Amino acid sequence: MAIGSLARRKASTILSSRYLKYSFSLSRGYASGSDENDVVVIGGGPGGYVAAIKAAQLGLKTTCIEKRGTLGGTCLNVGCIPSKALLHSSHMYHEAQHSFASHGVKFSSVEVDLPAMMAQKDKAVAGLTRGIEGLFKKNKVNYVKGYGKFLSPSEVSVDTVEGGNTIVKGKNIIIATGSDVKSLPGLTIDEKRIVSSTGALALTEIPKKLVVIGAGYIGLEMGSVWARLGSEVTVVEFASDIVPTMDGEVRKQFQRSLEKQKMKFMLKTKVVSVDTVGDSVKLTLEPAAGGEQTTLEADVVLVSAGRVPFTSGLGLDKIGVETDKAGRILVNERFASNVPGVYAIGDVIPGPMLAHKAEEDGVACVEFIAGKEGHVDYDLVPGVCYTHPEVASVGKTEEQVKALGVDYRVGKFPFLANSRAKAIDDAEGIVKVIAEKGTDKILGVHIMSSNAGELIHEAVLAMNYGASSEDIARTCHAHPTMSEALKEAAMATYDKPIHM
Ligand SMILES: Cc1cc2nc3c(=O)[nH]c(=O)nc-3n(C[C@H](O)[C@H](O)[C@H](O)COP(=O)(O)OP(=O)(O)OC[C@H]3O[C@@H](n4cnc5c(N)ncnc54)[C@H](O)[C@@H]3O)c2cc1C
Ligand SMILES: NC(=O)c1ccc[n+]([C@@H]2O[C@H](COP(=O)([O-])OP(=O)(O)OC[C@H]3O[C@@H](n4cnc5c(N)ncnc54)[C@H](O)[C@@H]3O)[C@@H](O)[C@H]2O)c1
Repeated sequence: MAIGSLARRKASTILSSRYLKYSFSLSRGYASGSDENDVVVIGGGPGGYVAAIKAAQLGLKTTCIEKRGTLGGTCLNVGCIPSKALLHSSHMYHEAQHSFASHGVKFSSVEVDLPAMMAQKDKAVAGLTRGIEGLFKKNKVNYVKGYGKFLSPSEVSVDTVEGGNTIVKGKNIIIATGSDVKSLPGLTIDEKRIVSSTGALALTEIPKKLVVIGAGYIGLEMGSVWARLGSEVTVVEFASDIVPTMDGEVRKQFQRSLEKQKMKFMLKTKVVSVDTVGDSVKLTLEPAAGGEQTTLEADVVLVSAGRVPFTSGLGLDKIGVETDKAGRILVNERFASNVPGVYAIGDVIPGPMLAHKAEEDGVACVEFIAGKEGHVDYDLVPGVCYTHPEVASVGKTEEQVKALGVDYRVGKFPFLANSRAKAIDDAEGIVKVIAEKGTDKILGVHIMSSNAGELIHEAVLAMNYGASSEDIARTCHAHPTMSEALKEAAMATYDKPIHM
């Protein structure tokens, strides 16, 4: 099947399962000339900048408004990119300390140069954010640096970073203002002792004791960074499990692996209060179900209990854009809000808060505006936790399949039986494939391994084309590769694996 036809098929079928709130709202068409834009995008994150570039590529006159002074949004400036830079640097330090000797590479000593590590992270961020400015120029996207607020559904007033004000007009306006950290009642984030992910990406000293509130993606990734660099890390989680959305069997192995890396977990535990006392922070905790209170001391507390949509100062009330109780902008299958000509994408609408999902939203949204078909299948958005090992997944967990009452089979393959993983002595982890029993159609794939975030895409592609586990198993995989573990797990789903 040609790619175009897959997109059309998906546009007509899968999108109908999204957050349908409004029936069709047609875009206002194209700008005829002068200073009016076809598309104005508020927010220059992965949703906004990608939408702006795609719109310009489709021949639409486009302006992107961004308040932070650099493009790339949360992801490039204070999210995905700096966190992955620190995860990589801290992993190298950890490997040098714990693994190099067994590979015959010896040092007399190894030490952390934190300012150099932070400088490497900042260099990566600066290069990438400047790169997007270059892409804007190349694609002729007009870039306005400043804070945008609606004057009307087709006019945005921008307080520019230079201190002036300008009005930007557009036939279609896309809100891509992203999300912000969710604070907790009675707690003030000072980004020094009580930090959000932004502060945790820029600590100037390695904390002796770090307490992380929330065992989600941010808590585990940033907890891993500082644990590798020497902090004693305790993660306090309200739910009974870490990353509650993960497949249960994989999550158990993942938690054991993090515990081996000396991260401590206090599950089913609620933070009652957090108080700064001199140079340290005191946390009062209580079992989630209620009971006796305990205390915990920390040098730094990371608040990573989720993120909330960011629409502050945008003037949504003024133009009547409807939001849900969580503050997320409600859109239809074309990303149109209830106000004609006003759209929303990315973290500010319901759905997974992920950069790649925001990008897909952005492309599909402008394709719809340009009168084409777009498609985003939220059921097939992969998720990756970039710890070591990484955990990546796509589709349904075993718990979800069970709850749906579907008859299913599970095929598993451990990396301990994978030749490449053994050759490089990095064999922790597993591949788990879940397929429908009657049809063998793959319903979910869950991978824990050092490079799970790369391996998962074979499964994402397969599932986008409705593949069976046998389709993957009968596809020739190069040897020796870690991808062969997915082939073997697929074999184990409908038949028997060879190497186990
Ligand atoms: C520490 C951390 C690590 C992460 N790691 C990953 C990861 O590895 N992979 C992944 O997929 N996701 C990751 N995420 C999530 C990812 O960053 C978000 O899902 C993604 O950035 C959302 O993109 P967006 O374009 O919707 O919003 P954002 O990236 O938040 O961008 C919105 C932009 O709009 C601007 N803005 C807001 N209001 C206005 C206004 N009124 N006028 C002008 N500009 C405005 C903001 O300044 C911001 O730059 C991470 C997040 C964090 C915090
Ligand atoms: N690798 C990635 O893709 C990546 C990395 C970082 C962030 N992100 C995105 O950023 C968003 C925010 O990440 P996050 O880790 O802050 O949120 P999250 O939703 O992933 O996890 C928050 C965790 O905090 C727990 N929690 C909530 N309130 C609590 C409380 N009062 N006490 C103790 N625990 C509490 C929740 O049960 C949950 O497990 C996520 O939606 C995620 O998709 C993605």
